[in-house]
Amino acid sequence: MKYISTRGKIAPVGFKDAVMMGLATDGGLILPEAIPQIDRGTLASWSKLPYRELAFNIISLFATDIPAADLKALIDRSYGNFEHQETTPLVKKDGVYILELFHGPTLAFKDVALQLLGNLFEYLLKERGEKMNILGATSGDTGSAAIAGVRGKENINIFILHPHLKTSPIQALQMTSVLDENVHNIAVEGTFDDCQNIVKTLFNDLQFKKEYALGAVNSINWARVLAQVVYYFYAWGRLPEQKEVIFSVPTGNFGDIFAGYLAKRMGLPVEKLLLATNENNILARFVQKGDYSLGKVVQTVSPSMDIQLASNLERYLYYLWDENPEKVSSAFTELQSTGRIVFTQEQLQRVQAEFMSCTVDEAKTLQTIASFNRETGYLLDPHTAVGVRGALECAPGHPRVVCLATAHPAKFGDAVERAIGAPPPLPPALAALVGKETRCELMAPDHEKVKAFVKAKA
Ligand SMILES: Cc1ncc(COP(=O)(O)O)c(C=O)c1O
Ligand SMILES: N[C@@H](CCOP(=O)(O)O)C(=O)O
Repeated sequence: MKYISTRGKIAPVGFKDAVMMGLATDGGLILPEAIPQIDRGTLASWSKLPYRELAFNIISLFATDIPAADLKALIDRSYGNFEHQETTPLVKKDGVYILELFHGPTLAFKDVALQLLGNLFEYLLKERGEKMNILGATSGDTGSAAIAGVRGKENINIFILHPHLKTSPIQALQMTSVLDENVHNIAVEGTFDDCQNIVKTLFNDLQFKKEYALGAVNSINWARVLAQVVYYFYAWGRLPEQKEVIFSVPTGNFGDIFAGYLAKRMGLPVEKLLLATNENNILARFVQKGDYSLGKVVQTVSPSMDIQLASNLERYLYYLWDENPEKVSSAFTELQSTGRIVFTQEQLQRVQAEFMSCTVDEAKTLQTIASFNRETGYLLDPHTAVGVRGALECAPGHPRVVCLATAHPAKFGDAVERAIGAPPPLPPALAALVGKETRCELMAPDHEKVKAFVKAKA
């Protein structure tokens, strides 16, 4: 399997090089040259496989330059760190299915991909005898999951940018209480979009990228998306009936839902992907009206989705525009100068054939946490609540709606307390963080400052 860029200006590379490249060197995002097709018979034979076996079957279709035994070992090591035997169990509550993606070390869905990516980096750096400086942006969850994924690994420094005071307090603690010498947290006086912009700017500085061997942990890295494809197949296989399904996905950077789109393109029977957003609803407007115009990031009770410029939309647009890299390049140039991308009616119809969308504001999010808890005894985190509310509003009574539960409620104690009148109990891993010493650099949203910091610490 070879990989290309959405902007069309890199020579095809293998999986290992794609992982190391992160952002493509032409500024685009990496995609496989062709999407493998899974026939109905194979799907059926995969439907009851344990998570790790399924992960191997799927990932090996894409990671064709890693020997099977090595890939198996990497997958086993990655999911051995999950506290639930099933890795991502599916439970049924109040007529919807909840796919629990928060049983990894940092209690968010990011662990599913970042445990694997951390191990992949370690494996590839050892093979190449190289070192790496990871540079990542987070609105709260990627950062701690990435740090947990590479902690204690040789030859890796990690620099994580988060928006100052805009994550939940526990999310900030999960990152800044890690005092290992190779872990560097930077609190940026700005939004997640500022953080992501700095990271992309520095990745596009090819000399700096090469000299400092920058590695990407955000979903700009192809391996992130790939690892997330697995749980869509897993959830489908765990349903009582293997028929068409709707996935409801709380969405910010469009990485998770893009993994669902890929699963659908591979042959998984997905009726629709339900894109649920908070008040930062640029993607919902895109799906509903073809209105993709940037607004200002607003702070919400689901802070990890406080994003306007969703980086993975570029991957989807590449397919929407019939794999035309020139069109992608010109649209993103247009976006930079005008703040919007314009779609035709025909393109909008194609978008709506695959996606539906829903905006869930703060009041509805808190009300959903409260009512779901009252009716089922199950506690949703605010991001998951956005997806569940979307499912209840957009697909009422549908027999197979799977809502992705992207984080543990205890990570967002304030919001949960506002919803149900009491904070959720802290699991031991989070309780242990309270009162711990922290380390973090406060910085203006200036890529030159971040660059200087990386140079000084690398
Ligand atoms: C808890 C949680 N839910 C949902 C999302 C949105 O996922 P994505 O950015 O892949 O759209 C995020 C951030 O990525 C998150 O941390
Ligand atoms: N919500 C994310 C934002 C970064 O998204 P990514 O999937 O591109 O890493 C977070 O929690 O950091």
